[in-house]
Amino acid sequence: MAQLFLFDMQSPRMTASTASTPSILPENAIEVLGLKKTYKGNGKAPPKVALRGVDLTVKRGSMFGLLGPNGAGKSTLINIIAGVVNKSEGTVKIWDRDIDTHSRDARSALGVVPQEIVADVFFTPRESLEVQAGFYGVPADERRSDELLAALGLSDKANAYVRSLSGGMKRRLMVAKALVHNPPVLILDEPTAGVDVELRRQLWDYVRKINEEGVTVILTTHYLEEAQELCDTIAIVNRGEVITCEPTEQLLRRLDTRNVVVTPETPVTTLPVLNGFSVTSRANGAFAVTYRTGEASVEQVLAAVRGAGISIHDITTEDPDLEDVFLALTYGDTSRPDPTKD
Ligand SMILES: Nc1ncnc2c1ncn2[C@@H]1O[C@H](COP(=O)(O)OP(=O)(O)OP(=O)(O)O)[C@@H](O)[C@H]1O
Repeated sequence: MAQLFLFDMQSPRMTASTASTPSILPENAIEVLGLKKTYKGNGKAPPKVALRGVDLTVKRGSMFGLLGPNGAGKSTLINIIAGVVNKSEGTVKIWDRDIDTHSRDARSALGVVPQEIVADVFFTPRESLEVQAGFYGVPADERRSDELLAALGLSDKANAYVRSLSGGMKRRLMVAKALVHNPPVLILDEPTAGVDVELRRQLWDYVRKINEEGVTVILTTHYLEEAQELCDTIAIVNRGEVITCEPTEQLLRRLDTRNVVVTPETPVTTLPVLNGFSVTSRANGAFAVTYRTGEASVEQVLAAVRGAGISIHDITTEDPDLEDVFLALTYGDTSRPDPTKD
């Protein structure tokens, strides 16, 4: 039977258990409602709106991907959930505990692997885990530092100087640290930045394993492929809003977008306005037209380009990246505020 996690009301810590009373487990691991955040300005910098009213539900047991381009608001959202950034408005519940009224319990339900690598240079990896476990009040006989080190491929570095670890090892140590108190919810903020392919695979194998054991996992990434491969549900954040949140398969069916990259006879200096298509500039006066394969064809794109008075020298087609997907999903929504104008 999969290992489930129960909230121990005597102590804020999670206790792993083969629960026979699943009814006490919350339906949702995270519930965010009407979340807004404006960073205060200072001196010359004006206030910055980072979240514009986010509603988000992460089901218990999910492997949840939070995607968005740079500056979309992912880290702000994660940092508010983690209790390291104050929200401006809205409510957040972790494992049914409101972060305002039950902050300690809420935080104990959560393990967070931050984006930046933070290494405790004064401790060995084992000491680092022990200190963290102490911080969460995990009794000595319930600590599992060695188990975590082994699970993350760090056993032979248990007593090494942390500064002798590679970037990938430090990141895995941070995953271990986030798990010392056995939280039922784990957030990984950009976990594969700077991690090589092999280590990335190991990390994902482990994350998949703990997810199968019952831990709800939320990961933020820029990479659609990564989220696609790992996550059962994907939310896309853009300009401080969740523009979609749905099962991965359903989302991918909707992301039927392609790019046609057009090299004109005469390089363009102003992007053409093509009815029904989003257009982005490329080097040397070329441009890319993003279209939905279910709604248009390459021929129709080219006809629109010619209709705008442009003679075509060459074309190539390509799969879109996430930016293009956002453009396609948000295309034509002129009500959406431009974050650069804040
Ligand atoms: N401490 C801060 N003070 C002022 N503005 C901030 C602060 N932190 C973030 N921002 C701004 O808030 C917006 C959202 O940033 P955030 O870091 O949450 O986005 P992100 O999606 O995590 O981006 P990335 O993928 O680059 O980490 C951005 O415009 C950013 O410049």
